[in-house]
Amino acid sequence: MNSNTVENSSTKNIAFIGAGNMANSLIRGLLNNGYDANNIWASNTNVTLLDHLKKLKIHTSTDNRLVANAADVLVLAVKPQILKEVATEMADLIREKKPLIISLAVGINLKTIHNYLQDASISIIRCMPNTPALLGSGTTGLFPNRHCSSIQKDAAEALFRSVGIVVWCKQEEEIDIVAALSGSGPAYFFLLIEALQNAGTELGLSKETASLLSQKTALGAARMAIESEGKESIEQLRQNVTSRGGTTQAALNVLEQANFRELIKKAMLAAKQRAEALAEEFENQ
Ligand SMILES: NC(=O)C1=CN([C@@H]2O[C@H](COP(=O)(O)OP(=O)(O)OC[C@H]3O[C@@H](n4cnc5c(N)ncnc54)[C@H](O)[C@@H]3O)[C@@H](O)[C@H]2O)C=CC1
Ligand SMILES: O=C(O)[C@@H]1CCC=N1
Repeated sequence: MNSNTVENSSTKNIAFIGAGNMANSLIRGLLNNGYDANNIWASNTNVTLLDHLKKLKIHTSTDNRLVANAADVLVLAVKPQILKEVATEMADLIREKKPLIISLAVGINLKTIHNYLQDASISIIRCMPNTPALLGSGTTGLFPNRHCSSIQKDAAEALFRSVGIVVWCKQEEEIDIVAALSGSGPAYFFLLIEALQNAGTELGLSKETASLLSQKTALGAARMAIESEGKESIEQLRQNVTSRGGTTQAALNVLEQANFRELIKKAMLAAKQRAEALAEEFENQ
């Protein structure tokens, strides 16, 4: 694998508990980057999902403990509500073998995972990816506990780099902000695309045309934002579209008067507060 250290002998075998959307994109990302299928394991209660993964020549099983037993890096990729059950089921094995634990679960903090495993000395990295990882265009925020070695941190970074970009959080609380921004973020953009599409259709375009124009406009704007980095600010890009007294200004006036920016901030705050509420709920469970 070109992103080097993930194949260090102490982090070679990567096992996924729960083989849904996120695990699938990570497994495909690893394979696309030349990672050896023989070092990847996945378990799921759903056999049909495992059958798809079998075709990729990785090891699959419905037995979480069997898969966990092979792991140097153990990715917990089940929904937060199931994490306690899954972690408890494997806790003795994890205490014995001490793999690096990678948790994708939103709203479950390090303290709670330590409680599930009944061991405060296990290396754990909390990760907040997003679904564009499926296309290799993901973003992931990572936060390690103090037991993680640099080899383990490099392995986690290489894993998520195989499906996009990675940022390290300085404090655990930042993971909730990453969840509110980029974890949930694709849904905000999908909503905007949906709204543009529907409005375009209602104003008289065909559904196909409105759909094509809204998708390509989102892609074009995102590419311009990325490719202008360091040359032109986002504000400048916006101003370049906005002729004085023109159509864009008329539209933006409506959005600004409706407090669009404040609305986005309120939405993100709601997501962050939900993560915090979940954390409290799981901590007291
Ligand atoms: N979908 C998203 O946009 C994001 C998800 N996450 C986190 O990633 C984690 C996984 O999410 P997804 O992949 O979207 O969920 P998913 O529902 O697609 O995958 C979870 C899989 O776990 C399996 N499963 C259920 N019980 C199990 C058990 N006892 N043992 C083994 N497997 C079991 C299910 O069959 C399912 O295929 C969640 O904790 C979520 O919070 C984090 C960031 C973004
Ligand atoms: O909505 C959720 O709970 C998950 C975490 C971030 C994106 N999806």
